Amino acid sequence: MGNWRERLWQERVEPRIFLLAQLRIATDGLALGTAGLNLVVGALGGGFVLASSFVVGRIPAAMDAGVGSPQWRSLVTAFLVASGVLLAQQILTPLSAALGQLVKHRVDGLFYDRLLEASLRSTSVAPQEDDESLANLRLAAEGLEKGSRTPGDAAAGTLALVIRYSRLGAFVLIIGAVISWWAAAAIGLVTMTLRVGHRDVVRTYTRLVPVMNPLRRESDYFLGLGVGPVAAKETRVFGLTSWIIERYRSSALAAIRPLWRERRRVNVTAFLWRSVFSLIVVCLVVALMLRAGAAGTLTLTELTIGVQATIAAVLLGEFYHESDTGTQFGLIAVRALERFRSQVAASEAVPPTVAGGASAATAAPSFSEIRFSDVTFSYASGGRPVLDGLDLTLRAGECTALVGLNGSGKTTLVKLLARLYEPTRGAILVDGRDIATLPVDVWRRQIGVVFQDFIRYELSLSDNIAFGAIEHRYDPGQLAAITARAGLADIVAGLPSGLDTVLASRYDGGVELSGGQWQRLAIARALLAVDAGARILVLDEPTAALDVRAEAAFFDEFAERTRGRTTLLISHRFSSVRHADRIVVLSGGRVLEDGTHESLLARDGRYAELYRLQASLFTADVEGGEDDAVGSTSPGAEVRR
Ligand SMILES: Nc1ncnc2c1ncn2[C@@H]1O[C@H](COP(=O)(O)OP(=O)(O)OP(=O)(O)O)[C@@H](O)[C@H]1O
Repeated sequence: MGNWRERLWQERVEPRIFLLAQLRIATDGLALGTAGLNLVVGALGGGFVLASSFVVGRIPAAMDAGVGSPQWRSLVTAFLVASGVLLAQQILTPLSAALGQLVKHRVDGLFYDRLLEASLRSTSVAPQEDDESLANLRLAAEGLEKGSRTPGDAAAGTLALVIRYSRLGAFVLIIGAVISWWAAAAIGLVTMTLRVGHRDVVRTYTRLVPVMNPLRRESDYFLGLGVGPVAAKETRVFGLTSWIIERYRSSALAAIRPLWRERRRVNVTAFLWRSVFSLIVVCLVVALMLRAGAAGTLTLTELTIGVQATIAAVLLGEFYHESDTGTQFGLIAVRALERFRSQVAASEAVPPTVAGGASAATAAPSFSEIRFSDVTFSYASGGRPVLDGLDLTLRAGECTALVGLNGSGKTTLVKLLARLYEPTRGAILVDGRDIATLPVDVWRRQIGVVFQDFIRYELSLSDNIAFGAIEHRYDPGQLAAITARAGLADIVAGLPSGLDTVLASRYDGGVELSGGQWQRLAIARALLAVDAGARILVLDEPTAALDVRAEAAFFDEFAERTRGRTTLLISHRFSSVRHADRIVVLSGGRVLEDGTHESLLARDGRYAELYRLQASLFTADVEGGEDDAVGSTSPGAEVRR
């Protein structure tokens, strides 16, 4: 019983209350006006049944009395009234639909704002990287993109229900007033029984959504692999095409099977008894009316009203295409968004701070050290801590290189430094002050970062760079200087619209850059942030896609440009790392070794082992004559000397 009540509340009452509140916020008086208009449109349906029945009822007398007689004029008057009602209905129905569309767009607009707000405003990226909350975010976003299943459709659909139910109310009142209140109650019951059946079917589909969505995700993924450009190369080279088609087919079938099963069950069991019950009641009511008509208890007009209103009312026990899909599915996105918002709220140890860019930059503190003090961190997905009691001090003005095997936690450390996550235990202290106590935007303005998986924005080249310090306005001359420093000058010169060229070939005049060129662009972005006042430069595998000469040039330039900046360099290329002032080896979530290149080689520990291993690979390559460009940048070259 408790469950039943809870479900009723959760599925039917709560969403509607919520929706009404949204309608008020999003549409001011528009929703109320549309509801009023819909009430009139619905009542006109009842009016037409009455007026047209009067026409039918007056025909025999008019025919007997002939053209021009008072009876004839009475028939003409009834006909004109019926036509007027019909005309009013014809004019007001599209108007109501247009207002419904307006309501839909306003409500959807509100939800788009909320979706972006919820997604972008969290301090941490935990909700975007956690499978469960990400699924909710996706569900909310997908819901907004689906043509007839958006929150706006739920709102417009709710308003459209006013037409249907006011019409039903009018028919029931007419039957009650003209025939009998028992007949009215019986017809009202039949209509609602059929209606509830249709709603149950739709509701069943909604309950299947959580079951079907994960299965659909799989089939969507295979579809994406098959038709998208990302996997085009590998699917052909590895001969995966038939395999993908087969996996798509089987996962799509697995996703749709629960729906077929439920559809059979619901359609057979729910509609069979409802249809039989309705048929019996309607036949009984109509038979009684006909008998009363034959006995003279009902006039022809009353009989016509009764029969017409009965048929019209029962026809309302159907699926409402303009309402039911929207009202049933449109709120899935709303609920998913609410769940995502609570997950964001739960993941936020510190409420997000929204600061103006300029003030954030001016309020930036200077410092002499950043200390990771006993920092422990685990991702929400569980498992052993990625960082486990880490103690590490980054000294201002020094370049610290961070090395370690794959998965040793280097990128995670950067995420904590940028406050994309908060430590599970311990703190990151800047001159003794916990960075968690600083306004997050102020702190982030201190950091210029090239992430390992930096973003390739499908925007102009200048936008791609300017994002490094979006609050500042840079003129094209300054941006051009940055591109030159990042080794992009020749590339920019060759672009059709220079700095304004859009970096995606699917746009008119757009171009596609190579992986290495994109990486230079990400470096340019970070350099801009540094120019704008960031005191910490983080480079997570900044040269992974650069050729060896470009890498060498980058580090020559880099050393010059970052002199006096606090730099954290993550790289698997020991040729890059060895130039750092200090090298830290991370292992098991802690600092394993810490020193200069020379001191770590002398120590002959993990760093020395990895360095020599990489050096021997380069030596083998060079001795095999495969690469004459390794030159002075490779540790192998260093070792050979
Ligand atoms: N969003 C996440 N959710 C759950 N676990 C994660 C997440 N990101 C990383 N991990 C896990 O944390 C561990 C450390 O990952 P991290 O990316 O920090 O390593 P890394 O040292 O930078 O590795 P690489 O050298 O391969 O770049 C890995 O075991 C990884 O699977």
